[in-house]
Amino acid sequence: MIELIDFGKDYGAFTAVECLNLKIEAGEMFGFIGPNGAGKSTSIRYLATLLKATRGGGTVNGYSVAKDPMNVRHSVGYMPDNFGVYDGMKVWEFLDFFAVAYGIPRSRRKAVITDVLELLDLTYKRNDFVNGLSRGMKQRLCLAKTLVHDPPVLILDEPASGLDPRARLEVKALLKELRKMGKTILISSHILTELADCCTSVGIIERGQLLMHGPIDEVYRRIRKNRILQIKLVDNFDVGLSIIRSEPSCIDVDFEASRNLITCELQTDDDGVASLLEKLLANRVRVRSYAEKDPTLEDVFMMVTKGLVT
Ligand SMILES: Nc1ncnc2c1ncn2[C@@H]1O[C@H](COP(=O)(O)OP(=O)(O)OP(=O)(O)O)[C@@H](O)[C@H]1O
Repeated sequence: MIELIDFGKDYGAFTAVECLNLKIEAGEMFGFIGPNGAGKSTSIRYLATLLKATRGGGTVNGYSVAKDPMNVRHSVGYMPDNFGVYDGMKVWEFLDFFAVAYGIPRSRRKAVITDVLELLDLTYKRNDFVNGLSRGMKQRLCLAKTLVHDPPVLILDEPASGLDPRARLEVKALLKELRKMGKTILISSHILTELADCCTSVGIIERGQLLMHGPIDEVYRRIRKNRILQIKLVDNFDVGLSIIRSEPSCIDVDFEASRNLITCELQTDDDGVASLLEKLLANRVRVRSYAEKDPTLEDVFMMVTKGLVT
């Protein structure tokens, strides 16, 4: 549904995106993850037909972004990272404006607006001025406007940024709903945990290069050789820490004195994890709890960008 082939973008002498290859199948929710300045918005703006590629290109819904931009625009609902609303416009007028722009006939516009307002839980704000809406409501309104022409693809640039935790959960629930409706969704974020439980696949981008890309289960499988252990000791912390630090497979150790908690990252298998516990006990380090922490997307990102997983 979305494909980038050797896509690259330079701004003058600066290369924002080097050479990006990406394939997103129909019905997927793809999380485009990377720190500030990684090149997410640049790639997204290209797919939304707002930028020209310096190298390579791409397709959306089978249409070439460069050669067939009108069909791409009809296929895509695009939500930019910085969106504006027009002064003196009411909520329904804002949506009507976009419905007209997408060529939806007058006879259908009222029903379309009613439907998207309902879906986004904004019906009660129908006659309010957009400028008087809270940030969360404006964000929902912007998402509503991406849906007026019922596109099969949604490209959303940080749709939950700046929202409070409750509004974020609402956006997530809504995205899941849209996916159930059959939409293919590309969503960018630098807040990784935000995406963990709703994406089917992810791509991790840094400095214009895709470091990892694949179904979320596969990404987790690839990083399984990196184990994160959380160990609580009763006493003998110095001995415990030095045993852990001297493990050849140990990459990182952190000690939180207030909670007596050691968190360590090991590049090992089940045997290695078990033998570390044996070593601690054999050296009279009393262990209160010993648990493996499932990696979060945050951990995945750190491992990938540290070059520990490829
Ligand atoms: N119009 C432009 N002119 C010059 N440089 C630009 C332009 N747009 C983006 N850049 C640069 O390209 C790089 C990638 O920017 P981009 O906005 O694509 O990153 P991003 O991953 O979306 O970041 P963020 O999470 O902060 O939105 C950055 O170094 C940025 O400064």
